[in-house]
Amino acid sequence: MSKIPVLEIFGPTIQGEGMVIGKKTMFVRTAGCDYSCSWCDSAFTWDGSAKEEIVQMTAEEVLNCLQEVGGERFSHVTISGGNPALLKNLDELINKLKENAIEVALETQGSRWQDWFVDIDDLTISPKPPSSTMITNFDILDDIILKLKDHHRITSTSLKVVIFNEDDFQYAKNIAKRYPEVPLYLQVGNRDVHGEDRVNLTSTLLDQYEQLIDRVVRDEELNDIRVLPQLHTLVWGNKRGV
Ligand SMILES: C[S@@+](CC[C@H](N)C(=O)[O-])C[C@H]1O[C@@H](n2cnc3c(N)ncnc32)[C@H](O)[C@@H]1O
Ligand SMILES: Nc1nc2[nH]cc(C(=O)O)c2c(=O)[nH]1
Ligand code: SF4
Ligand SMILES: [Mg+2]
Repeated sequence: MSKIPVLEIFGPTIQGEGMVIGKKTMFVRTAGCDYSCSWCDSAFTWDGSAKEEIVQMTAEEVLNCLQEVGGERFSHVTISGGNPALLKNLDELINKLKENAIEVALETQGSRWQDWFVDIDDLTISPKPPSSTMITNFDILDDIILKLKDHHRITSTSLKVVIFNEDDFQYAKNIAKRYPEVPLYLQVGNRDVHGEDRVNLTSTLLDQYEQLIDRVVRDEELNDIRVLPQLHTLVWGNKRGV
């Protein structure tokens, strides 16, 4: 059996972002990313700071750990990272979860395709706007969306763009125009991913949420759109493992 580099297994908690926000779920966080976003809130998955915490696990070991941690209290697992789409062998875990009647969500940035994308129940693709300092390869992203369309998977897919500034907003508008058939979520960017004052952070994020809503409300092109905060950050601040 092949191994998966795992950094965190936690929950049950609620999905704090995007298309299934509020849903009770467990999380599996894989190590490694092909990006290095300037504002990444999970930089420990790729910057080496948590490399001693990475555990190489088989799919069966991940399932056992999920059951140890979550007991009978879950029927949904979200795989995030890092970029879990770097892992070709993740199909073994996805299949094992499905055999156990567990729904699977996955978070990725749309820089790599994997054939197992078509088996994901809630696939979130989060292309990165200019503030991240990453450059989107639109040939790859077009190809991913086309493949999902060809496999009739658009109803299980969403796009999510994190917004920090006006350039990011214009980037999101371009995404909306380019992929009109895919539901688009705008998410408030957290500028202070290391801050420990939850009350202060919450108040700042709610102000930014209001500003983002105002910006969307004023726009005449972005009408079919959803605007969300990171719910888990409002509730628990920058705490890990929630
Ligand atoms: C940590 S990433 C892991 C999955 C994948 N690498 C990706 O970026 O989509 C999970 C989600 O958190 C978002 N995110 C990361 N840092 C953030 C921040 N500072 N504020 C708001 N959202 C953030 C990402 O855009 C992505 O949608
Ligand atoms: N509750 C909760 N919701 C989340 N949605 C996306 C997350 C992520 O880091 O990928 C995340 C996370 O870390 N916690
Ligand atoms: S792609 Fe995701 S995990 Fe990778 S650096 Fe960007 S936000 Fe972080
Ligand atoms: Mg997160």
